[in-house]
Amino acid sequence: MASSSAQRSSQRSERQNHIPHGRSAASSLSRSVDNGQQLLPNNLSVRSKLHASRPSLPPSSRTNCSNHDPEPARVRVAVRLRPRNAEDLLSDADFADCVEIQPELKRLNLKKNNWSSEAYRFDEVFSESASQRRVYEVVAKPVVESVLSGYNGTVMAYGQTGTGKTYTLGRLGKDDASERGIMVRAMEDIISSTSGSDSIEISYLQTDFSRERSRIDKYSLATQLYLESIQDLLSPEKINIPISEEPKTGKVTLPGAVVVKVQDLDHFLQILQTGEANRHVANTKLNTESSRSHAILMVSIRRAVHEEEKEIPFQEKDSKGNLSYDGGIPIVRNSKLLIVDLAGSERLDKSGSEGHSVEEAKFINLSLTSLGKCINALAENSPHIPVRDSKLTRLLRDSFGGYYDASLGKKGWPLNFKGRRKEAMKVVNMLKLKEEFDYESLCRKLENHVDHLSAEIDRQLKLRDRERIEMERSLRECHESFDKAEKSLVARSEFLQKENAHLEIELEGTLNELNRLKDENNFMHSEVARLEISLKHVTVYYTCSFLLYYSSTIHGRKESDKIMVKLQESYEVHQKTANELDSLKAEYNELLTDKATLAEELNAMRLTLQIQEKQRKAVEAELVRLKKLVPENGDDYEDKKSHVKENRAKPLVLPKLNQSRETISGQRATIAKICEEGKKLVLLLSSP
Ligand SMILES: Nc1ncnc2c1ncn2[C@@H]1O[C@H](COP(=O)(O)OP(=O)(O)OP(=O)(O)O)[C@@H](O)[C@H]1O
Repeated sequence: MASSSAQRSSQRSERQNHIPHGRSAASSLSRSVDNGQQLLPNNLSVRSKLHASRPSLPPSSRTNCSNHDPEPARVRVAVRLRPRNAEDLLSDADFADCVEIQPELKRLNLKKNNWSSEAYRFDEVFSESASQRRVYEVVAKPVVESVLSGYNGTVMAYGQTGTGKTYTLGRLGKDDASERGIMVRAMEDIISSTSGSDSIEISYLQTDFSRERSRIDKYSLATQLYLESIQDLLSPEKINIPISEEPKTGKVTLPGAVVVKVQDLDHFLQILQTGEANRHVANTKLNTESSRSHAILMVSIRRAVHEEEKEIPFQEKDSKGNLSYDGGIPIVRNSKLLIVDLAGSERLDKSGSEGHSVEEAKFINLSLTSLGKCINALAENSPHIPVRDSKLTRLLRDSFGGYYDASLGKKGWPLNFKGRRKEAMKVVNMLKLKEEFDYESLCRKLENHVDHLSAEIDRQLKLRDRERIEMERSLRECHESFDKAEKSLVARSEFLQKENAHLEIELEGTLNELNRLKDENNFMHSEVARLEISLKHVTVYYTCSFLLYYSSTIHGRKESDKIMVKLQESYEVHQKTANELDSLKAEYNELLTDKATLAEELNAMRLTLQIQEKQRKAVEAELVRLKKLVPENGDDYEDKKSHVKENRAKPLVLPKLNQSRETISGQRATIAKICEEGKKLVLLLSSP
């Protein structure tokens, strides 16, 4: 592969050195000796090729291939000498007697006699040892490359019968790949250089000179030329296939011919084999092994132009005349490769000896002459190219380059190969790039794009619907959770209100109880004060009584007993009062215990209230958070919140217990004092 590309580049540079503005060549060689006998015929191949450095196309030309600037390309000519075959060996024919080739000088010398010869230069000279691969790479590969680049190209083999035209072009090489001819190798390269989206179509045809033979005598020569018919080698029953030319583009097509889309190389080999077999059958019918027709393999390539292949981006002028870029429209290149295996160019006397009818040989030669005339006209830069003189030249019309007025050359086209070689080498074809918009593919691309966009819109709509449903669902959930939170808050608030009312009631009860205890305390105080006064009175009374008793001891014991009874009664009263005082004390202590219990309960209640307050605040905070999520229905909550706050703000009134405590201890001291006094009094009274 590396060597092949290196070879290609060396070929390119060589071409550029030879022909600065274009590259194409024709090769032709027939061999004759002075006595007029054709001894060792060689072949001819003619091909056209674009220049490696193509000029940029004008923007407007992209819309119509006929507007392309054509490129100059010279016809290149190569000659190949075949090895001697068994027949040659049998007749002891030796090429060296009449021809000497100098491949390194690209020169061939035709020996006129022992001492004089004529030298001819070719674009390439192949010796008998040249391989099929080398012949392909030098002669045909550049043409195939240019065809793949979008230009039409032709490879023709010209020579007498048996010179190896078919061997060079059409050899299948099924058993030995190294023997593959130009057709197979070209297709190999085309297939490997195209992708699945490109299309390769082939037609295989031959120009048949035999069918109208009976009419040859009846018509003039010119009319006879028109009788040359085109037969389809892939469908031999199709004869007289018309040639159609598009007036605008000059594109030549054969609407009636079978066109096969090539899938792979094996498929192509099958097609070629079928074609070759049909050609052989046609020849056998004419009782000859040699080809009496031009075989034409027409390969049409439709290839999408990739971005990197575009020499300039597609440009259009806007309203202000500025160039704007639009890379959206796909461009395809339509190109055509013609590989033509020309009929044997033998002379009449020779052909007659080989079984050809004189008329048929004439006819074949006239067809070749017609081809020669066209090349001649191209070489002479003639305004008129006589392509209509034969079907072959009509078929080749769009492969002559399409610009008939741009050829160079001076001489005519004699029937012998010398002049043809010279003229062919002077022919400069103006090649046109067959590039056009692929509107079908653009349409398909746009349809695909529309489909894609529609699918994307559907997808987006579905996505939006899903998002909307999801949002509605989450909003619903939010509302539900808000309602739930609101309800639970209201319930909680109601519960707290009730609890508050209950606690208020309990608080009121406790306060009442405290007030009652206070009253009782006050009552106890007044009772103690009263008892103290009464005790004082009793004390005074007993003192007086004692004094009286003491005074009356003298007066009587009876009186003393009375006093004793009274004293006893007083003592009992005192005892009773003391008992009452004790029970009051016990009651007071109970009250104190109750008070402490109530205070504890009160504290517990406060604690509960604080906890509930905290919970309520947490609920409020949750409510505020939920309200932020769902801003509606906030007022209701605020009202409830303020109401709870108001209720909660009422201060608790606690009794002043310290004061009572002091009073009670004072009372205790007083009672103890009274008891002390009472005991002293009793001891005093009971003492003798
Ligand atoms: N380069 C070559 N090496 C080996 N054999 C060759 C070569 N060229 C031609 N031959 C042999 O010469 C014989 C004639 O070749 P071929 O049939 O290709 O000639 P042709 O010019 O096509 O003849 P025709 O015009 O009658 O069809 C064949 O047997 C072929 O194998």
